[in-house]
Amino acid sequence: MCSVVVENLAKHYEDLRRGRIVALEGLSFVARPGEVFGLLGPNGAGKTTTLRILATLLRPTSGRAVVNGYDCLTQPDEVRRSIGFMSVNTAVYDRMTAWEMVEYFGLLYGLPRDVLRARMEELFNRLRMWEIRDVLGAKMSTGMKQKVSVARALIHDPPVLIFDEPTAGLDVLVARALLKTIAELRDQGKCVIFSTHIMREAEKLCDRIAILYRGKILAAGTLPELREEYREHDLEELFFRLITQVELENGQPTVAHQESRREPCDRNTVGTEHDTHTGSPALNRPT
Ligand SMILES: Nc1ncnc2c1ncn2[C@@H]1O[C@H](COP(=O)(O)OP(=O)(O)OP(=O)(O)O)[C@@H](O)[C@H]1O
Repeated sequence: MCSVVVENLAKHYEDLRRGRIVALEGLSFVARPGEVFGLLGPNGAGKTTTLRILATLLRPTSGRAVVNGYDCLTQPDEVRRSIGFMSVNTAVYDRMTAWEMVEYFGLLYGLPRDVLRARMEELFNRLRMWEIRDVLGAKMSTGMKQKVSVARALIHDPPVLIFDEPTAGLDVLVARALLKTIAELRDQGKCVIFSTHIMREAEKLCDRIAILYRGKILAAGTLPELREEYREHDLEELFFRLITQVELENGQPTVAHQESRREPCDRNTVGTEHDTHTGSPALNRPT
């Protein structure tokens, strides 16, 4: 049984300045219960677009996405009840405490009071949130906010969890704790879709990885399968080889070329921003 089925998904944006942007082109994959499915790609690859379509926040231009048996276009309410979505932009309200925020979302999902109370206590225990129970959003550190966002995504105990670069901006300790929580959720049978541009995260956490670049999946499989297929042990080398090949085919300056003009970069990231989690600079955004 598959928790998430993506078939031939395409998404075009009409951008006033840049014209038509093809963000996704013929994307297909499936993800099952009890696995972390990783979307690994640099900035602009189409990760957020994919996850926002799965979360019913965006309509695809064509193709189909099914979550927990529900079609994202025609059954959006059922899809929303089936997922927990968390990204670095998930809002934490300044004037609510941690407890109030999680409770608020539980009520929005229609949980009865007694069920909600039990669920909140379980989550506050699991995520070690009791010490921030009465802290206002405005007074929270990034790590505290992240915990609230995770609790908010889990409050209705959904079978599918979608994490869009959840460790962005977190220090290494908070990021590790979050990855551990995600692994535990997977072990409990949740289907987790996880996007990242950090190689080490993908290697450590993901049961299967899809390498996404310019809206297309260049390769997908378990890490051992990818290593075997491309005869390359190092995920970063494998990643660069795939991307360089696409750029050569498109007649564009290769990523490797751009890289050679930069400072040596950390071997664990591909992206634009300075990554606070690994402290590593990364590559230029593809244009
Ligand atoms: N609302 C929008 N209007 C126009 N173009 C967009 C819009 N949202 C995304 N894009 C473009 O679509 C492409 C894919 O973007 P997307 O945000 O999905 O990638 P990503 O892999 O999540 O990257 P990042 O790591 O930077 O978030 C990029 O070229 C981006 O500029």
